[in-house]
Amino acid sequence: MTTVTFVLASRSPRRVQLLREQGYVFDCLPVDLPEVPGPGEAPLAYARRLALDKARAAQARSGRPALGADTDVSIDGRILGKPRDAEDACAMLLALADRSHQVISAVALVDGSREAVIATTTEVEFVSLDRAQALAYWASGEPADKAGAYAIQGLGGRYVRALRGSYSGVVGLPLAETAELLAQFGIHPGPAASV
Ligand SMILES: Cc1cn([C@H]2C[C@H](O)[C@@H](COP(=O)(O)OP(=O)(O)OP(=O)(O)O)O2)c(=O)[nH]c1=O
Repeated sequence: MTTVTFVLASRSPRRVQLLREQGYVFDCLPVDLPEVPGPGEAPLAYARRLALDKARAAQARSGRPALGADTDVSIDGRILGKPRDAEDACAMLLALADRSHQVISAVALVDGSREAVIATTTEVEFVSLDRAQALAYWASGEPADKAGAYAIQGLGGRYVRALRGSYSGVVGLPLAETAELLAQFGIHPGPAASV
């Protein structure tokens, strides 16, 4: 069987690692797009749009099948992307404290004129947190490039009391759904990792 390869339209080390661990063979082609929600744009529609725009841009530049993804935190219909600074991160973490929010991850695959997008929504419940804890967490450097200002796979894992949905989706790439999407386009892991 010939292995079809693709480009990953991402500079996220988490996405690269998750896909490599699954045995996929791909090249990275990060694209920089403005990540700003349109007026009244719902969190799910926003994540799907960005994933598709990232994949389209990488496909146009490479001429190869391209995978793009976007992860956002949503609380009360509000979209929390990456924090701008310490105050922004603190405000996000305090908004998440002691209640549940949703993490939306959208993944798009574009191959010529063929396009498909999937998305997962994962419910995450946080423990309570105070401002001093939020600021100390910010000082660790971990929240800076993470949607919602936390990383479930890192120090931020201690804030997660419960989760319902896709753990890998929270980290940035829902593995089961992404594998299904890639398979629809004839893309499978390398032979050594096909399980
Ligand atoms: C909630 C959460 C998010 N994140 C990360 C996943 C994404 O990398 C990031 C959200 O930003 P994204 O804009 O989705 O992705 P990115 O800018 O890191 O990478 P690219 O656009 O080049 O693909 O937050 C975690 O790593 N852990 C978490 O628990």
